[in-house]
Amino acid sequence: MIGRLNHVAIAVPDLEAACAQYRDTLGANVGAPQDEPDHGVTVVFIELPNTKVELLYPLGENSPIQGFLDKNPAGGIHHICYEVDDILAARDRLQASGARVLGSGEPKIGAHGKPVLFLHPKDFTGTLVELEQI
Ligand SMILES: C[C@@H](C(=O)O)C(=O)SCCNC(=O)CCNC(=O)[C@H](O)C(C)(C)COP(=O)(O)OP(=O)(O)OC[C@H]1O[C@@H](n2cnc3c(N)ncnc32)[C@H](O)[C@@H]1OP(=O)(O)O
Ligand SMILES: [Co+2]
Repeated sequence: MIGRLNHVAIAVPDLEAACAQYRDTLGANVGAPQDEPDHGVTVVFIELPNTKVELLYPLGENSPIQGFLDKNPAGGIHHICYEVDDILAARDRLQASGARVLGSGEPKIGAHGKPVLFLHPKDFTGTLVELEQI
């Protein structure tokens, strides 16, 4: 059911510093910060030849990454995003297997303009999983 790895997301306490490190120290192709108010984050995409890295920084009062950064003040890997062909079919199959789909259960439009859903980290070996319909 899951396809390609779309991105690995890293929550960071200092977005400018993280961008500078990826751009100047690691020599990566770092995009511009993009506010995603529906998701409570500012994102920066880093294009790699085979996938992307998504830097995440909290946006607004109730950011879903604030608790993670409180527990991991230096930042850390926050989620992994897999591509699926049919996100509603994927959701129904996962819910039938007992996995918890986060939020309302309805896909939201993600940072690439495509529908996304999140699955509870406790149901996937401690890893928050994002699904993106491609
Ligand atoms: C724009 C977009 C895109 O790519 O298009 C994005 O990615 S937006 C990316 C941001 N959006 C999201 O993350 C949306 C989905 N996330 C959420 O709904 C939330 O962040 C939750 C995953 C439910 C976590 O909620 P909350 O921070 O309130 O934590 P909590 O204290 O209830 O956490 C319950 C347990 O899960 C653990 N936990 C929390 N976040 C975790 C993470 N990212 N990875 C692994 N474990 C995690 C906590 O340590 C805790 O474990 P213990 O009980 O053992 O201590
Ligand atoms: Co993401």
